[in-house]
Amino acid sequence: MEYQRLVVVGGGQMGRALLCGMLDNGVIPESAAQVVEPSKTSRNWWQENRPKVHVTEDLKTAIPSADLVLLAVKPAMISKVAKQSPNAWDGKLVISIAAGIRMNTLCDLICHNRIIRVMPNTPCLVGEGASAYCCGQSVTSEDRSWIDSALGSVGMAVEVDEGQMDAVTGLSGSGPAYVCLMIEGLADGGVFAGLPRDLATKLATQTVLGTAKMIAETGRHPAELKDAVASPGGTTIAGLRSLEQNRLRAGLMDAVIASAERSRELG
Ligand SMILES: NC(=O)C1=CN([C@@H]2O[C@H](COP(=O)(O)OP(=O)(O)OC[C@H]3O[C@@H](n4cnc5c(N)ncnc54)[C@H](O)[C@@H]3O)[C@@H](O)[C@H]2O)C=CC1
Ligand SMILES: O=C(O)[C@@H]1CCC=N1
Repeated sequence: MEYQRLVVVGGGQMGRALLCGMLDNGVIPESAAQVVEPSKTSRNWWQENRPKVHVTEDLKTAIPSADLVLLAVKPAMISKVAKQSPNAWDGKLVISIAAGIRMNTLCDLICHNRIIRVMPNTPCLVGEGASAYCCGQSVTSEDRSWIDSALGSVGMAVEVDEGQMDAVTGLSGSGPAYVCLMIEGLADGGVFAGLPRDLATKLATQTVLGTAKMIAETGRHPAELKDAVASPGGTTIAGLRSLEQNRLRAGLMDAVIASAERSRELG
């Protein structure tokens, strides 16, 4: 389906990652995109980086011109945004990326259920995102294919049941932060062992990138690939022992569960 105009409400981190990815991949032309953004700093970013995208502070005039609206504001702002422009949402596909905000709540706010809830993540910015989405009752098959290809243009996209959205948020939504911490920790270890900081960060980053690619491309189980690195009596098994003593895997599980619980609370 050819949508005429997309309005992104909230041109911050995720609004930028998603819209810029869609523009770069030809999902929509710049002339068909509009951003509603109250922050002057953020509006300046758009004007400097995407001068052809119309940027405004005025939600009330922007929404009527849209065929689809991407809500990319913080969860606490969703209700305010919806109420700021009552009756303006009729006939529009509304996409929300707000963590924890349920389909029922969104339906009550915008008074229809042609809504798609999406949980993307920051690697969308470099075309390597992991997004999950679930659809409200009035979402059409054309809406579904549009969101699938729009999210697919910035990484992988998968449709899930709404009941799985909190778990997705805990895992892939928040996950980039956990991986950044891991890369930071690996680099710190390298620095402690004598490497210069730049080199340690480069090696740590490439190790995570290469390992993720190897798992994705071979389809082999992470445990099998881990075993292939650890020689009997060698260096890796000494490192693995230390990670087990420090509960790395349990710590990662706890992080995902804590984030999923927080997402549940936000709803
Ligand atoms: N940051 C992340 O990794 C992820 C964030 N999300 C969700 O994305 C949403 C946005 O998060 P971020 O981009 O990280 O936040 P952000 O703070 O970078 O962007 C939010 C933007 O909304 C703007 N804004 C505030 N009030 C507004 C209003 N009334 N009308 C229009 N714009 C308004 C702010 O000025 C800001 O630029 C949140 O709901 C979050 O749960 C989802 C997945 C990942
Ligand atoms: O921390 C947050 O609330 C957002 C949602 C998922 C990732 N960042």
